[in-house]
Amino acid sequence: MLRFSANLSFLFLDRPFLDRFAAAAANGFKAVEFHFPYAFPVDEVVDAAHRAAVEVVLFNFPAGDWAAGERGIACLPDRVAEFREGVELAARYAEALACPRVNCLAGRRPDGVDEALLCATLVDNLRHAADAFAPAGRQVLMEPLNTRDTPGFLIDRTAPALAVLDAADRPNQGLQYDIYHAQVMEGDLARTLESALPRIGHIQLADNPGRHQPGTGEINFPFLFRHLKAIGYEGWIGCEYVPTGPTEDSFEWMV
Ligand SMILES: O=C(O)[C@H](O)C(=O)CO
Ligand SMILES: [Mg+2]
Repeated sequence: MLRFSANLSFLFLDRPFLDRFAAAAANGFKAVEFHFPYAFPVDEVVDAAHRAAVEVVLFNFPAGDWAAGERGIACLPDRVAEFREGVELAARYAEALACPRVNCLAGRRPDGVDEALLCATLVDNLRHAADAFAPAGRQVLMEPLNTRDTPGFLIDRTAPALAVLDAADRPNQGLQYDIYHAQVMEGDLARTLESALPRIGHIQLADNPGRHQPGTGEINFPFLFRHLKAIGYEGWIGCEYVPTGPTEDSFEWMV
C-alpha cells in the first residue's frame, strides 16, 4: 500500500496556508508536507495539523531568500552561521510538529567559488544538521533539483547526492528522491529507485513535462507504483505537482 502526502506548497493554493491542512484531510490525505512553515507561529501550524488530524511528514530547512531566487544555502561557505541558525529553527518546528524528517536544499553554485569548497561546506553542514537531529531520532534528507528549473543547483542528480551523503557519513540522513527532477536530469527511474532504496527517506512526484499530476506527461506512474510496491518502499510519496485545474480534480491517478 503506497502512502501519499499532500504537498501544501503546491496543492490547494486557492486558500491560505493554514486552511490547506483541512483541505488535504477532506480529500483523504492522512499526511501533509510543505516547503517552509516559518512565516507562521509554530503553535498555529501545530493547531492546523491537529484540527485536520494529519501528520506532518516533511518540510525544508530555511533556504535563504526564496523570492530572490535562492534555493538553499547549505553549500555556501559565507552562509554557514545562517544555515546553522536555520537548523535550530527547523528543530523547534520539527519537535512541535512531531515531524520525522527535514529536507536540506544545497543551493546554487555561486560564481568564482571552487566546487570542492562548496561540497566540503555542504558535507559539514549536513553533518551538523544530522548531529543536531539525532537525539530526537529525526532524519536529515537532501534532494537533488533539476538544473533546467533551477540553473546552477549544486546537487542535481542521484549519484552526486549519494556521494555527498557518503562523505557526511551520518546514520540519520538520506536521499529525498523527487521523481520529477530525476526524470528531467537522468531518467532510469525504476532502476535508480531500486538501487538507492535503502538510502531513500522520502519520495516526491510530478509528471514531466509541466510538473503536473501523474497521467499528464511521459512518466509511466502505474508501472512505477507497482515497482515501488514490489521493491518494498514503505515511506511517504509527496504529491508535489502543479495541478492542471482545481486541486480537488487532480487525484484521479491515485491508487
Ligand atoms: O521543488 C522541489 O522539488 C522541492 O521539493 C523543494 O523543496 C524546493 O525546491
Ligand atoms: Mg521536490
